[in-house]
Amino acid sequence: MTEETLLKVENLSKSFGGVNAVENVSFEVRKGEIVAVIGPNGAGKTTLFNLVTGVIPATSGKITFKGVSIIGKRPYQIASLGMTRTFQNLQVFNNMTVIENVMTGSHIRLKTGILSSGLRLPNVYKEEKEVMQKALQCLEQVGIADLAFERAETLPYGNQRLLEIARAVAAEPSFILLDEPMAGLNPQESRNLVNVLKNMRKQGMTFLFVEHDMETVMSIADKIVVLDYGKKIAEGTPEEIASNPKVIAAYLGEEEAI
Ligand SMILES: Nc1ncnc2c1ncn2[C@@H]1O[C@H](COP(=O)(O)OP(=O)(O)OP(=O)(O)O)[C@@H](O)[C@H]1O
Repeated sequence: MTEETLLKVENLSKSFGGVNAVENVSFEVRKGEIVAVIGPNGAGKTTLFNLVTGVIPATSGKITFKGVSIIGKRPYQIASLGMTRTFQNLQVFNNMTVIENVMTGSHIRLKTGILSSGLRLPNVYKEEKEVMQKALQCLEQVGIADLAFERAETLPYGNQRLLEIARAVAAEPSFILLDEPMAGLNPQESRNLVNVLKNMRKQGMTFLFVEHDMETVMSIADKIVVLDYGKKIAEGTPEEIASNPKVIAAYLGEEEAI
């Protein structure tokens, strides 16, 4: 693992009226790391994700990605720097095939114009082929290339989640944010996804993820950031977090032990 910092969050705050959803939070994600954000309900995890991806503006603080300040940037500008995300609820285009879904995530913009597309000139085929091959590689990465030409809606839930990740990969990001990737998956699907993410990390991908499933968090995270009432109450390895009295108290407060 390199020591290169990819994401740096410094004294980040966001308030909604009187509610401090995120308060003075700082942490770093280094290249090749899998960092988990955990915390009881309402702790500020989703708000933190929305701040980092530019969906909502911060009240104060700094966010730097690859050494560039992304405060005030629009989501598409941040995405163009190599950051992509998946959402808590599946966002799959049901009527498209699996591969078509992935192709929509491709950063390769078709250069051929309307006229040449209409006439089906050779360049159009070449570009389409390129995008398709790239999409197939992304599906291979998550292990569902054999389902490329199935309609997306026919896939079981766990495979639809993998499809979303393949589509995120199609944008060729260096950093992927996953919002509760294990939600709705059965234990076998969860284990499979853990392996997929570990393999992607081996190939150099960096992840920040929000997750309630502690077994997953403990088995995959290099580092865990714990939020409670908007504040960071702990940061450390899974072992450090599991034995941290503040963390245990925060979770016991909502009658949910980790
Ligand atoms: N748009 C908003 N307007 C007002 N308050 C908000 C808004 N978004 C979030 N909040 C408040 O900010 C706090 C943090 O919410 P957030 O959704 O970020 O928590 P969370 O950790 O993601 O929770 P969960 O685990 O339940 O998804 C909560 O008190 C919530 O009610």
